Amino acid sequence: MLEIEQLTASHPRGRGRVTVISNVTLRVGAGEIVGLVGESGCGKTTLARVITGLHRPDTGSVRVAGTDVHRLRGRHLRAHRRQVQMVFQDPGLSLSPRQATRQAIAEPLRIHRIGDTRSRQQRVDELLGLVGLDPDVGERRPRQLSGGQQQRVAIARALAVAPRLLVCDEPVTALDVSVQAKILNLLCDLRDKLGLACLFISHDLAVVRQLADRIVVMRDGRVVEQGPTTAVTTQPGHPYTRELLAATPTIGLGPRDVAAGRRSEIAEPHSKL
Ligand SMILES: Nc1ncnc2c1ncn2[C@@H]1O[C@H](COP(=O)(O)OP(=O)(O)OP(=O)(O)O)[C@@H](O)[C@H]1O
Repeated sequence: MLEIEQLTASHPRGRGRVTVISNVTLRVGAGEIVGLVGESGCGKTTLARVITGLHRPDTGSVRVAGTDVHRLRGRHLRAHRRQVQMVFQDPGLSLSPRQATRQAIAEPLRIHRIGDTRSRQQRVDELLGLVGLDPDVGERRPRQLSGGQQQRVAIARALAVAPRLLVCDEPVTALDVSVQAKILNLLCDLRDKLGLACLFISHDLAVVRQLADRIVVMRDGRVVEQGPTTAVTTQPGHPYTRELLAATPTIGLGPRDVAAGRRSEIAEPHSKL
């Protein structure tokens, strides 16, 4: 679903530019969750912006479902943006304080001119159910929702236009640990139900290992290691991965346990969302 080849990207600094992503190659298959992990400033968000078409790379390519994103213009680029949706760290910032949940979820449908008013409302009902929110949440504004509920709304909004790839940039970093587990379980469910491809970006290997099928480790804009989660976390090949693991508490379950349906045991919640 996502194929990144030899990607290099930079930002302006002073009179020149500084390279923040160097020769990154990675893939995310349909129905696969790939965790991208690395410390703050290693280029994770820049990579997410390149994937969504918001930041132009210097060299290399990004293909989504076989289409080279950075060759697209105009309506083709807008259609691409439908296929790739993002979920951000702070749902409080990504949702408008003035919009009730229903309006927030329906907005992308309106912008992309999908359906009429009635079919959009039906779709909103469906999406509320899909992300585990009660119908009455539809009438509330963000400040009347918990952080976990807000992130569920942000996920429903991202799913509204039926994307093929979800890019989640630190989606649980701002949430309590008990709420984090529920959101991670939700993303696993969505992968299973919708066959969604997901690039899950985090600085936290303890979080990533709980849901990713594969892990990509980035340092200073380069991929230093990538492979199946079990291999990367039990037999890390790069000293930096070993450093990250040494700093990681052994919490939660691995992807096999998740696949075996024991999700509710992933540090599941002590508090209701
Ligand atoms: N708009 C920008 N202009 C100039 N430099 C930028 C810009 N955005 C990011 N950078 C720089 O690019 C580098 C990578 O930043 P990026 O946000 O991609 O990393 P990150 O791994 O997502 O970090 P964090 O987890 O802290 O957000 C950093 O050195 C940052 O200062």
